[in-house]
Amino acid sequence: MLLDGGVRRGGDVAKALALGAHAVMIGRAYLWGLAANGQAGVENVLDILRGGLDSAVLGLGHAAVDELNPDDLVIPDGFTRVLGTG
Ligand SMILES: Cc1cc2nc3c(=O)[nH]c(=O)nc-3n(C[C@H](O)[C@H](O)[C@H](O)COP(=O)(O)O)c2cc1C
Repeated sequence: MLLDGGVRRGGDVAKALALGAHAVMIGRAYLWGLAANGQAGVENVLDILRGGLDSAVLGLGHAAVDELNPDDLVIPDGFTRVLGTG
């Protein structure tokens, strides 16, 4: 299962993985890096996303990304968690 759309920071990646996504896709984030500084800009964006993901994983008390799980998230009242399949 992939999540696409609205991934702007590493915490967004962490939330998607905690909800069961196998991976996320990015569109605008890498394009902004590309426009700003070519390949190095794209690599910088990926480094920033990875750093934010690592911080989220460690901040939640996990040792690795695959330990993220739905209990890491607070789902506000009125919101329903919808998980796809496949
Ligand atoms: C400039 C640009 C071109 C895109 N071209 C395509 C495309 O050809 N086919 C497609 O399925 N999605 C395309 N998308 C959509 C992205 O794959 C992605 O679904 C969308 O940008 C949402 O992710 P984001 O919030 O990370 O930008 C494009 C997005 C952008 C910004």
